[in-house]
Amino acid sequence: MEVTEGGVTVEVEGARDGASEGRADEVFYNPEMELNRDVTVAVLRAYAERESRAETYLDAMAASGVRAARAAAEGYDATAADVDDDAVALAGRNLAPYGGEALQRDANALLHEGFFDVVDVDPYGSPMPFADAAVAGTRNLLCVTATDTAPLCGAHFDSGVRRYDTVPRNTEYHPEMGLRVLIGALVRRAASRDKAAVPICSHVSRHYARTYLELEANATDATATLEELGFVHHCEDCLERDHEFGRLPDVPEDCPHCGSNRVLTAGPIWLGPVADAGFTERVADEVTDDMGEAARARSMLQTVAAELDTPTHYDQHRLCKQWTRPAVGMDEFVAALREAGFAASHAHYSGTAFKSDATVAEMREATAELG
Ligand SMILES: C[S@@+](CC[C@H](N)C(=O)[O-])C[C@H]1O[C@@H](n2cnc3c(N)ncnc32)[C@H](O)[C@@H]1O
Repeated sequence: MEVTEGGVTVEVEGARDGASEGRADEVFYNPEMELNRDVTVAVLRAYAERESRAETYLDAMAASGVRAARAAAEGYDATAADVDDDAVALAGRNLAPYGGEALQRDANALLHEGFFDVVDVDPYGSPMPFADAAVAGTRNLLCVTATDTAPLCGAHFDSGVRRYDTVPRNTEYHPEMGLRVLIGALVRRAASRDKAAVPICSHVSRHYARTYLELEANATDATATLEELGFVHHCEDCLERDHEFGRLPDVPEDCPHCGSNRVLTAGPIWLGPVADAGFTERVADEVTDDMGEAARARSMLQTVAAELDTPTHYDQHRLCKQWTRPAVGMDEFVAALREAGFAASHAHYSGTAFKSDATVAEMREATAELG
């Protein structure tokens, strides 16, 4: 069957009501990822203005080639690579009207052979088996999706430790934990090759984390990115959390806020900004109405651009349950925090999540009159 995304028409297999990865003989196409691809196109448009030398684009795991075809339609010199021969044949047909080529290659081999300006790594599950090659073979912008959300956020602790070489913790701020575990691991992998990787746009959903890392081949800058890594200490009783930058954690024995001994430490994870606000606003401006998920993409990107950099978020419903008081509207809650003098913002991955520099005790007091 044919599908049209953002003005690009491609042939796909079995995309009736969800991902086609359920059938082993079908080339993967996931209509649920259209938002992810719409954002990719908007990022590619904004990035072409930021870095005029960026011309070549590789989807290193292309499947149907839809993402590469959309990049080609934007004027990028696009390559769709995949190990699967059916995928390569389909991607070749899909790319033909827009230019670009399809290659049957293993991503790790291809990326160790030469450079592409922009590289997309969009595997099943974790991108880490491809991270080293991706860092080696990317000149400017590395776009990465991870769908293994359980290991990333510490719900599958051992596989999270193995894959991401860190200690992920299963907290109520899953999306933030997962994204920061992913970015932290990629930044360290880039630094091992004397490359600085800086996230310029990122977003998370229940099913995946996605980040866009700008790479710079400079050992001093690479060391500087490592300064943005550190640890989060989380109290399971009073829900307070603290973070510290650095290479070794100063793990508190008891919670400094309530004295509980149920304190979890996560890290090293990325504690710096997950997006460049100005760039992300430009990405939001590049979303066009011919995109199937235009409204969601714009609204999500605007929220990302305005989001605080704090490495954890809170869920208002979870806090209100703890405080035995009814939850209120998020705008009202965030406004009350700001009126009390704290920084506060919405979070893009959940309607009940917010970010603030206030402690839990300060939030409780600042919002006591609501509801
Ligand atoms: C999630 S799909 C890619 C979806 C595609 N990027 C899109 O936007 O629709 C993952 C693809 O990775 C391919 N793949 C798995 N291992 C690979 C490898 N080592 N090198 C290249 N492709 C690989 C699979 O054949 C599959 O088509």
